Amino acid sequence: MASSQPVSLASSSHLVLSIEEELAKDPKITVPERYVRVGQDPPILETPIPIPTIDMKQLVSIETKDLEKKKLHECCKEWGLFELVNHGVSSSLLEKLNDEIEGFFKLPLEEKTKYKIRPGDVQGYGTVVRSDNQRLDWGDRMYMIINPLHRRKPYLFPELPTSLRETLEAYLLESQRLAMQLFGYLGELLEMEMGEMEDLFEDGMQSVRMTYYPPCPQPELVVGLTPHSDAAGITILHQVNGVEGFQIKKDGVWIPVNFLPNAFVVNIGDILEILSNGLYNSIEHRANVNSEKERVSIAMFFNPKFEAEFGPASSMLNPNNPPLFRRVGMEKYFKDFFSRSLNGRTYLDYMRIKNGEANNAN
Ligand SMILES: O=C(O)CCC(=O)C(=O)O
Ligand SMILES: [Fe+2]
Repeated sequence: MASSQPVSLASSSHLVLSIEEELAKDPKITVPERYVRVGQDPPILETPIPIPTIDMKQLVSIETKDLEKKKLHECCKEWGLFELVNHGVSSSLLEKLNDEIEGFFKLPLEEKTKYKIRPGDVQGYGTVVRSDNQRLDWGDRMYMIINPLHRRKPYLFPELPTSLRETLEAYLLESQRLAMQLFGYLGELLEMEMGEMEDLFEDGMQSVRMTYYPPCPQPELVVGLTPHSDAAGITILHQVNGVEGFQIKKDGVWIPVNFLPNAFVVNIGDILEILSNGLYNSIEHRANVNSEKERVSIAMFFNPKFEAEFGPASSMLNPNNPPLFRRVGMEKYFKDFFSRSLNGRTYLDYMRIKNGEANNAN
């Protein structure tokens, strides 16, 4: 049975609600010290290189599906992300979603404060700060678990403005449909037992992060979202207002990703890397900001059900390919994840079986 214990954090943590609030403290300061990052980023590739595209229509069509599935497999191994086109989510729903999310971030701060992260939790509006010297991201966020329904915090999703809630609910169903289709193909590609992947993710833990990146007077000094890989199975990322800023790290270089019109970016997360025993790549990414335009995004994270335990799939293991990662229950996986700060791919490393450690992944 799923327990509804909240994920608890170090008691020394505190909350920063919004950049608006930070700047209001001292309007003379353009970028408060706590947001400044210097000298830690590898170079950015000057010319963006195209990101592989997966076409949902081709994945389902009898004539093209084999070729498209092969391409999907290669994308997950080589890149750990792809742009998904012809996904079937209507442009009218996406336009409504865009308006509603932008409307949410434009609400007065007192309104958004109703959703602020409560002590010991990670869900809600704002950023949990775990130490005094932690560098902050130039972005305001709202993070919530939205599936299964009994895990929704009563003061978050159910209390959102009605039209935002209804639109998110519709988008949730559409993105679930897409994610389950993709999990089906990925299970086949990893030669998992029939239905094994679907069973793991059916009615799984789904969460959403909406982020508002305000324009920054000195964008080169800050980062919108710290480099990280997603802890999820897959993430469906939608860029709400068409302003670019999403970047991935490939072969040690940051590559800007230009979203194709009407495309989602799908990230392979740590759980898929674990299930595939390292064959798939959970891509490291970050968000940058600019001085003129605000940027808004919504990321839907798809995870196994809370009751599930997972580790490298047995189809990926043999005497020459021993398990690289530990088996773990979802509840513990997330508790451990949220007790740490986002930091590159360090959580995946934490899940790695170390030399000499007992191998319990079978
Ligand atoms: O805003 C973006 O483009 C990236 C969002 C993201 O990576 C996340 O929410 O985990
Ligand atoms: Fe992410």
